[in-house]
Amino acid sequence: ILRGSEARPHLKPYMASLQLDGQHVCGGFLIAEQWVLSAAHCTEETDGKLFQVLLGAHSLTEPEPHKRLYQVRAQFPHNGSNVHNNKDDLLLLQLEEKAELNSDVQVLPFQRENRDVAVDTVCEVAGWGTIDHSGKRPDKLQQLQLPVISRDVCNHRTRHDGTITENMMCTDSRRKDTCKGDSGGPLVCDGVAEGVVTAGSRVCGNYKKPAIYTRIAPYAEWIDSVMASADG
Ligand SMILES: CC(C)CC(=O)Nc1cccc(-c2cccc(CN)c2)c1
Repeated sequence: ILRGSEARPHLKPYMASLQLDGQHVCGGFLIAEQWVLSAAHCTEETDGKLFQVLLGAHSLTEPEPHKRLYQVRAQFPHNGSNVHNNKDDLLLLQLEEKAELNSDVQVLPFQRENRDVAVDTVCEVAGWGTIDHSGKRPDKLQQLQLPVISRDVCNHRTRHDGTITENMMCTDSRRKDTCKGDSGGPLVCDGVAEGVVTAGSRVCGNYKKPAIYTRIAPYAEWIDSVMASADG
């Protein structure tokens, strides 16, 4: 998160840190007791290894009352996801066991009605992604409020040039922006998860490259079917 601020500790109890060998790689969020939603492109550099999921955290390093690292039973990248574009960039992670819910660990509802969030709506994004152009990583969760911009503006020739589908949405990226390591986190508008951070053009803080999110509503049925199939 570039030019954000430290989040109020444990006020985003749905936030997850996807880790490999104790290192934060991507964000994610709890959508059910045993399920975390994130971005498929986060598995690009994992060489087939499963993530571990940190829940209940504000600091990545300090001991905290309800902080707990969960093993992952299975990972389900969306079939349409691929390394060449941002399409269907969703990843479902089934935890080895149901997460213990408490004041610091809570599920976040996601939008099921497939209708665009109104332009200029101010939404919130959070993550432990890089906080400056040198790639500095924060220890504590960062947050940012960003206004939704229209798909037409985001698709302008000088912006994302027609690559933003109806399953994606954008927020302004002048100065304040998402960045590496924020992928997979939720874009929360009026208390509901409307989008999942995707890397897009993999540049940060450039107003010519607005932040891109995978809209969740179009994938509600996919999410329900994966959870139903794996839960048995
Ligand atoms: C395995 C993955 C961590 C690889 C990856 O995602 N790299 C990477 C590099 C530079 C910027 C970004 C990035 C993320 C989220 C939002 C944005 C754009 N605002 C950029 C992402």
